Amino acid sequence: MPPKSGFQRAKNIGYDDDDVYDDEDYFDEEEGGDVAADEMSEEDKEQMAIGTAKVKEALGSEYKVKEADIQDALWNYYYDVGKSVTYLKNKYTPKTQTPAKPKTASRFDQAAGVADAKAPTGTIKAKSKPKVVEKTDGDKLAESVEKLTVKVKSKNLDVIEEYRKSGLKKVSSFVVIGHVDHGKSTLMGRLLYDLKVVDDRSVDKLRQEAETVGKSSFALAWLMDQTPEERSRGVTVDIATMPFETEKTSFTILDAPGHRDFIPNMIAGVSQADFAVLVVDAQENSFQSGLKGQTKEHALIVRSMGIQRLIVAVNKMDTVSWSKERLEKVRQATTTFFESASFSLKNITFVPCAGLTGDNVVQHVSASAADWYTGPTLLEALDVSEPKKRDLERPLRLTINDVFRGSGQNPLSVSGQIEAGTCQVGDAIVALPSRETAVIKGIELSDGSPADWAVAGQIPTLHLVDIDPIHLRFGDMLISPPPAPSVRLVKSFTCKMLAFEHVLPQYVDVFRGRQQATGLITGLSSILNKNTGEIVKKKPRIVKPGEVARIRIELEVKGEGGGLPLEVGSRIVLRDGGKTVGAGLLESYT
Ligand SMILES: Nc1nc2c(ncn2[C@@H]2O[C@H](COP(=O)(O)OP(=O)(O)OP(=O)(O)O)[C@@H](O)[C@H]2O)c(=O)[nH]1
Repeated sequence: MPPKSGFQRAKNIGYDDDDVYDDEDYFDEEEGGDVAADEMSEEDKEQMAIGTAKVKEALGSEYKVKEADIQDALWNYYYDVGKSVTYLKNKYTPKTQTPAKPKTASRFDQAAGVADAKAPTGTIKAKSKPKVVEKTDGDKLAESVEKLTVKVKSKNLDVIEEYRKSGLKKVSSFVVIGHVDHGKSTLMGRLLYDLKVVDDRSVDKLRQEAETVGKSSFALAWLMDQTPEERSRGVTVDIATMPFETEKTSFTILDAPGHRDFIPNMIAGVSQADFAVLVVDAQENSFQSGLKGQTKEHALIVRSMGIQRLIVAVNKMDTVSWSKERLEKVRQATTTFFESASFSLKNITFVPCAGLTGDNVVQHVSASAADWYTGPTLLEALDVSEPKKRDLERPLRLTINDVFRGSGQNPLSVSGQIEAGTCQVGDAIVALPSRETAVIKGIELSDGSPADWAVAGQIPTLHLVDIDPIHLRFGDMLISPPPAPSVRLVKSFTCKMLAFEHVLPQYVDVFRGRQQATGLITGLSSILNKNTGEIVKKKPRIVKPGEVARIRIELEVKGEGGGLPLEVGSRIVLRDGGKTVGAGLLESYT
């Protein structure tokens, strides 16, 4: 900190081939030159002033945070108020028990510091020339990798072997889904609180803050909903991630927004998850509105994105006096639907609980009205849920969930889940869709600890060098460079789609995680048998809700480098006018 003139925000920047950047600006920080605030652009100054006020408001009087730290955080997170608040709260809140290894240095510098220390012969040559890469030519991309001017010493580890030897705990991510207000954030807040991932003091503070604004029942939810917008509206807007550990597993919670306006964010969460916790309100009226609303839509999305394991947390059981009949009614009302959505009932566990009181979340329920219940707590059900099979042998596939700039040694960092493959410090990577190359200078795991390598399933932060931030946005992919097989930017494809609504040849928004493009369904080839995949009808005029169809989609893309990075087997979601119309699996592309 503070900001440098000419250094652009990475998020939400449209980029094209003509984008140029000043590599001197980019590498100045390597040489230790902090630039004074009066060198900030007018736009930066304005954003900083607005952001500082918002962060102060969100932190309230309880947190005595220095203004310089607020501005550092805003700068690092590209003026993202929510992330800055989360970071500062974590930094300024003493924890009774960290969920994992304690941090010893700043989140931004630690990993690279270790990488540097462990790689004494590493040379970081500042001032690289911008790389000009032919956008479609794999050979040129390989050449570009060879010419990377920033060299980071690689230990050339056999990462898969290292992983096997490491005895690391199982790594598992789950997405928390369900209709708005059914209690997802409260339930996760309770889980973290009872696992002592957060301490009494922090929760007391949140209680006081929540009471001040007349929302006392939201105190636990605020552990997950951290932005002012989320708190004032009382709804989750973006995916909140939070790590915690049990004896067997390192978990990451992906708390998804329940509101229909934020379904694209929810899709991004699902694409990173191994399994899902579907939260349903046990109360009849709320339960019924959920069935008409996002309870079914969310369950369909997770299933069609490949998730098989579902924990149905039947929440707010305190409001129905822990009635066994109520649980059975919820079970009956949802089971037929789950079967029709191709869930296998053996993969579904119903867990009655109350996030607000904590009953049957971490501790078994104490109310005598619940004597009839002998099943698992939510935590026990989580612990027996197996993560998806990881494909470590494949080339790297990582979807960027966050881009932020660090200070000093780490000018630019990204985080996201490794979907396949492995990476290590010193590896070259290719960013898609920009097709720009970069080098991994440091790796930080989700618990904040530095590492030499990371593997599929983990959600690391990678500190990158030799790339300009304008080439990295959330939703983009990082992949292994040639000769590893690349990921094509696909413009037209055939997919097997489960329809949620009536589907005709029509325009749709196509989502791959956070990436989105407008597409036209140009052909309905056939209706398929859901179980066998056999064609039951050729060239239908319409696909009805619940039917599985093979359809063809042309994306509307501008220019050469356009398209979505898709592979055979990629999961996509189709939306139209704020509704999810279908979701499916890519079968082939041209
Ligand atoms: N009685 C009771 N109320 C609960 C329980 N869990 C949550 N609530 C209340 O339900 C309301 C909504 O809770 P949230 O956790 O914000 O719900 P959500 O599903 O995360 O909502 P979105 O983030 O908007 O999708 C709050 O007032 C909570 O206090 C529970 O177990 N029992």
